[in-house]
Amino acid sequence: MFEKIKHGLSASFFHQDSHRPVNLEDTRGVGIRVEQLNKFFGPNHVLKDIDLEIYAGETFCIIGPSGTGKSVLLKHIVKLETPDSGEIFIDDMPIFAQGQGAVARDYRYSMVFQSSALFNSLTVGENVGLWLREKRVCKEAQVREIIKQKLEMVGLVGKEELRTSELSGGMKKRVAIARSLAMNPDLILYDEPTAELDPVTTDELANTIIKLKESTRNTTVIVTHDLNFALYISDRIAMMHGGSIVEVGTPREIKRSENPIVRGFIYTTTKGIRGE
Ligand SMILES: Nc1ncnc2c1ncn2[C@@H]1O[C@H](COP(=O)(O)OP(=O)(O)OP(=O)(O)O)[C@@H](O)[C@H]1O
Repeated sequence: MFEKIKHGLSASFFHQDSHRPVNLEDTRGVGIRVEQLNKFFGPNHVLKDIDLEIYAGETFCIIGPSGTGKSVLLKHIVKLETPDSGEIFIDDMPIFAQGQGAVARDYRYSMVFQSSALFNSLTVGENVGLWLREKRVCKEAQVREIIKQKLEMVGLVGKEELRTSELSGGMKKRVAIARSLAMNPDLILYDEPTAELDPVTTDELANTIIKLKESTRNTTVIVTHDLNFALYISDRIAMMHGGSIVEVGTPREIKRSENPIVRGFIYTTTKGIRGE
């Protein structure tokens, strides 16, 4: 059963395109450039001429109201969706180009899904060690050491043997993050990490992500409609509205933006408390 779960299913949250041996020590942040990206679902024009640059090593949030295309954009970055036109470059290499110019990309990325997407039949430790065991990246003793270390990084020391069904929502999110960290990703993506979390757990999660950035060099991209969370943890923020990027800036610049759409979003999400 464990073998069945391990194979195939984990590909959606871990990825390495190249078939070179994995060197877990060798991590870096990757730069992402989105150029003129368009996506239609039938008549629904969901992404409209998206141009965006995310710098290597930064924590970048994509904010905006529900249904504006944030998750669809994130899915393009990890190739879970294909654009109708446009391209995404990671470290200047196109990720959708086919044929002669296509090169195997040598970077690792992982995604933390809104639902956490843990395997309930496995323990916390087995969830965290899934990719390492599937790829046979290192010996079992080292896998156990990495599991311990990653759980420590997210504040779950000694929880290896717990069943994921025994965990609270906030703990599940932490396990999902530890699982993503197990591969030492160059790029880590979060889809609505604070959804379903109470304010205290949200705050803890924000501090965990900030702390992780002190010990990793990766690029972090987060989709959220939680403005305060984004302002707290981001180096820069992009605001999406109606399938377009309407503003990009540092938290300070976003708070001071004169753009009426940004101001409206700040006003509604802070119930009228002005962002100074
Ligand atoms: N696979 C799909 N097929 C058809 N339409 C889709 C698909 N995925 C997303 N959409 C549509 O694309 C639009 C943008 O969805 P998306 O999930 O990106 O919104 P979002 O900004 O992330 O909002 P939320 O925070 O509510 O998830 C929505 O109208 C949605 O219904």
